[in-house]
Amino acid sequence: MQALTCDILVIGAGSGGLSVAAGAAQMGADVILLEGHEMGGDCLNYGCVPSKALIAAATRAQAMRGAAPYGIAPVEPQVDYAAAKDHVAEVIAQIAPVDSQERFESFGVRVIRAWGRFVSETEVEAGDYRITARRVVVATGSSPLVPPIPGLDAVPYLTNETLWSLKVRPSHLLIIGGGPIGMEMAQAHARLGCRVTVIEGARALGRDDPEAAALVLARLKAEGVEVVEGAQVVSVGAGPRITVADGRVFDGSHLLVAVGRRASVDWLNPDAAGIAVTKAGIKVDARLKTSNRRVYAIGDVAGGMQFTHLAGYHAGIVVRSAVLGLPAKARTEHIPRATYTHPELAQIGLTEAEARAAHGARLAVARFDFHHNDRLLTERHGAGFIKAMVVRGRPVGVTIVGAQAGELVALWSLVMANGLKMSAVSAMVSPYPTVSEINKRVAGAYFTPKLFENDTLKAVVRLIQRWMP
Ligand SMILES: Cc1cc2nc3c(=O)[nH]c(=O)nc-3n(C[C@H](O)[C@H](O)[C@H](O)COP(=O)(O)OP(=O)(O)OC[C@H]3O[C@@H](n4cnc5c(N)ncnc54)[C@H](O)[C@@H]3O)c2cc1C
Ligand SMILES: NC(=O)c1ccc[n+]([C@@H]2O[C@H](COP(=O)([O-])OP(=O)(O)OC[C@H]3O[C@@H](n4cnc5c(N)ncnc54)[C@H](O)[C@@H]3O)[C@@H](O)[C@H]2O)c1
Repeated sequence: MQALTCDILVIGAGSGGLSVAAGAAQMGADVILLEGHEMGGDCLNYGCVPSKALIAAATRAQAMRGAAPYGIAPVEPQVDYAAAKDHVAEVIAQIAPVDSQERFESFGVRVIRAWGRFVSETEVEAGDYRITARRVVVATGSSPLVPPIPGLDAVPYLTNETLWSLKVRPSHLLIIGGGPIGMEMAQAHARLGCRVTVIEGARALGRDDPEAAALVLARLKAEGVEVVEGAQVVSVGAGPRITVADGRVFDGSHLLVAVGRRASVDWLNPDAAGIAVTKAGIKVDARLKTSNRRVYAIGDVAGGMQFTHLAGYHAGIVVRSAVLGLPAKARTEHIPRATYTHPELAQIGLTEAEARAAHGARLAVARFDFHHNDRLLTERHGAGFIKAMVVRGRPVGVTIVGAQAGELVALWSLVMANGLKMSAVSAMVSPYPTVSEINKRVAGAYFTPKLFENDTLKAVVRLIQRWMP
């Protein structure tokens, strides 16, 4: 076994680990990066990139079916499912060089393609190496949770790791779980010509604002997706055949399990390093330090929200702390999330219900409906709304459902990260006609009662007008 030393040891070359390694090495730190599987991690190989590429193929198919209102003869597309998967693979291959071993070696990072395992509080073994580092960053991500449902282990099933290599179009895809993975893949597969049934134990898109989620669900159902809610799966049989708690049975040709994620700590041997782990993942403080003060944990493994942009944000915090020695704490209130169904569903900060519980009567909710946006009307995408939850002039949360919701929510991260007020958003000017006017219009809606339903202001204006030459 060869002994190595470095300033920063990063375990896991996914969204979080790669960002730490690139930042730290380019600032002059001596960095070793471990990856036991594929460079790029979940997002590139099994998550965001393949799912959004498949959604893009499905969007094309749906546009062909829905062309009539634009004066173009609609056609039922001839979907080549295997070719759509080739498109997914091509997109991954196009992005892969950015996350490649060669690129990171060009930054001066020593990349070791092996699983890392703590052997003491300061040492990690990987392949033939024993590595001692000043600081360790655990960025090992998460993997699909496979629940102990009786019978599941005896039937073939898909997860987000195996779905992309399936080349035969499922005639009837059963999906267990109506979260973001389940709903994105349900709509994409329905649009690609599969019959789809989603079986959800509680409420589909249950973490989201119910009114916004209802709009997404109505669209999916209108497109033919069967969504069965309040249906806890209790057993799985051959076929596959799913039985839910009330006795109903669902038969399909393929099964996708999308019931959440579990933090990847199996290889790590965290006990050897005194790293505390809970059911959610590695326990971290606001600085992203684990119970071993020389070890940080970031991204999916750190037990909070699970998004690529969050892993990237965590990486920035750790680079400031572990490389530059600056105090840096992770915040959560300005981290957005978006589900890329059509319509898209985006959230930042508190939902209306959460904001009401937290702020009571101090809360004002401003709303703007997408059907008042001229650009969206030209596109015939007028379904949707934005709601801004505001306390003393500052947004504490924003919900957006509709076309480009994921793009629109980014502005609110700027606003909330910097403690800006609604007046800052209303002061902005968006080009006409753009979808981005929606953000300004919801700020306008916040001020409308203050400006147009204000008797004092009306009296003042009458006075000014009387005296104005
Ligand atoms: C289907 C799907 C769609 C998604 N879509 C989106 C989306 O649209 N937007 C979004 O923001 N997020 C999305 N996500 C979530 C996103 O993929 C994750 O939040 C993100 O990849 C987390 O990054 P990470 O660096 O924490 O972990 P990962 O990207 O999972 O990287 C962890 C890496 O560590 C490696 N590893 C694990 N253990 C060890 C070890 N002991 N030694 C060495 N290497 C190890 C793994 O092999 C892996 O490569 C999606 C997820 C899925 C499953
Ligand atoms: N657009 C995005 O950003 C995006 C897309 C996909 C995934 N992700 C990330 O991946 C994570 C995991 O997504 P997910 O959809 O797998 O998980 P999830 O936890 O969000 O949803 C899983 C759903 O499965 C249901 N469920 C659990 N056990 C069940 C059972 N036995 N029978 C029926 N239903 C059951 C739950 O009630 C829940 O609604 C997300 O939280 C998100 O962080 C993000």
